[in-house]
Amino acid sequence: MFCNDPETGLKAIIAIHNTTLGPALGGCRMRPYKTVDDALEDVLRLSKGMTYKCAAADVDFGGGKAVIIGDPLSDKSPELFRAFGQFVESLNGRFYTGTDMGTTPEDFVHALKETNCIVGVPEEYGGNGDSSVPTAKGVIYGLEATNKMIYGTTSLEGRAYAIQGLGKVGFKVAETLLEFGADLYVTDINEAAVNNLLMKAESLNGRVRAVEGKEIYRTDADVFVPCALGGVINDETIELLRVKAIAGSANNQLLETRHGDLLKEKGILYAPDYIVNSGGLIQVADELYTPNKQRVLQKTRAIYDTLLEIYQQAEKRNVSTVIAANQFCEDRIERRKRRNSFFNHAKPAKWAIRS
Ligand SMILES: NC(=O)C1=CN([C@@H]2O[C@H](COP(=O)(O)OP(=O)(O)OC[C@H]3O[C@@H](n4cnc5c(N)ncnc54)[C@H](O)[C@@H]3O)[C@@H](O)[C@H]2O)C=CC1
Ligand SMILES: O=C(O)CCC(=O)C(=O)O
Repeated sequence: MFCNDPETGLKAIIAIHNTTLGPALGGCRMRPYKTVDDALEDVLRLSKGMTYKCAAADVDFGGGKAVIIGDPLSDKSPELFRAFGQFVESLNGRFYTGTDMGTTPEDFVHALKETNCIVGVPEEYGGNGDSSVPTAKGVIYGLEATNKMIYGTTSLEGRAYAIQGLGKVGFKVAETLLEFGADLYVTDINEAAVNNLLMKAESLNGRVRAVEGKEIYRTDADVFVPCALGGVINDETIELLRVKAIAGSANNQLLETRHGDLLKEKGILYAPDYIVNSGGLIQVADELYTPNKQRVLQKTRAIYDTLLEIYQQAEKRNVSTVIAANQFCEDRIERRKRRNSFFNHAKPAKWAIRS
């Protein structure tokens, strides 16, 4: 759905990819896309990723996502987010949304005035709070599973991690890694974010080296942790990477599925993004029922087991971890499709979705 509101300057696209598992759920990204086609391509790819993420995390939602075309630093206003909320409301419960790159829980407090189909809102507004908190936790579980697979131990200490993007998720991941005694290489186009982390590192006695742009692909780190844009794993960067593994929060890290095979050939273990970064989804899905922090934590911890299972399946079948993960999710969706045609869900589930 293309959303245009000249009065507030809102230009947005909402994409619903698949609703086999339930109503579509996915965050809303704000970026100054150069063209509408760029925005369309991004939202379509992201919404497909959400279908797989929901299946992997075993939540009863389908894949959807939204993008707002605009600069998050200069184009935001309460009215713009209210207008966006009205478009979401017009979908009548088919699509639930919240934060992503470039948006914050506070932005969606405005949208919440127009629709109940908003998630990831602050606790004082009845939500579970910032979804980047469990996302970052999930990345840490993903890194532990990855280390277990490579080194036989979950320990994060004493290894080096190259983090791209120090935003809501990347910064929290960096802080936790420093607390665990890891070494970091970091980069962000936002200088303030890098400086904040350097200050944090000083207070924790941690070792952080800031690098610029493409240098992040060339470090001697053990693991590359992409926490900014998608498409960063491509022909050019695979040539540069010297890490043993890739595990981070960015959505759609691989430019194409075949890049999963290239990583396998090069001996780089790839943690499928939609498994590693599903902590936020788990929390916002939970928010739509009766929120329960213990349940969120438990399901986020399961990222460790799911990822190890995918690594093992990929090894057994001699396929890339992406192929193994996609198959795992497609099987789940297929199984549900068969049940859907049998039951028509005349009654809401016991833990009914917020109206
Ligand atoms: N927030 C969440 O809970 C979730 C986020 N993700 C994904 O994780 C990634 C990060 O999300 P957030 O931290 O929420 O976004 P954010 O907008 O808070 O942070 C992104 C950071 O990346 C930086 N950045 C942008 N382009 C860059 C580049 N070329 N090189 C280096 N840094 C660059 C930005 O300056 C910013 O500091 C995105 O791909 C998002 O889709 C996935 C699942 C959930
Ligand atoms: O984090 C959210 O608000 C929803 C989940 C999502 O959009 C994502 O995992 O990419």
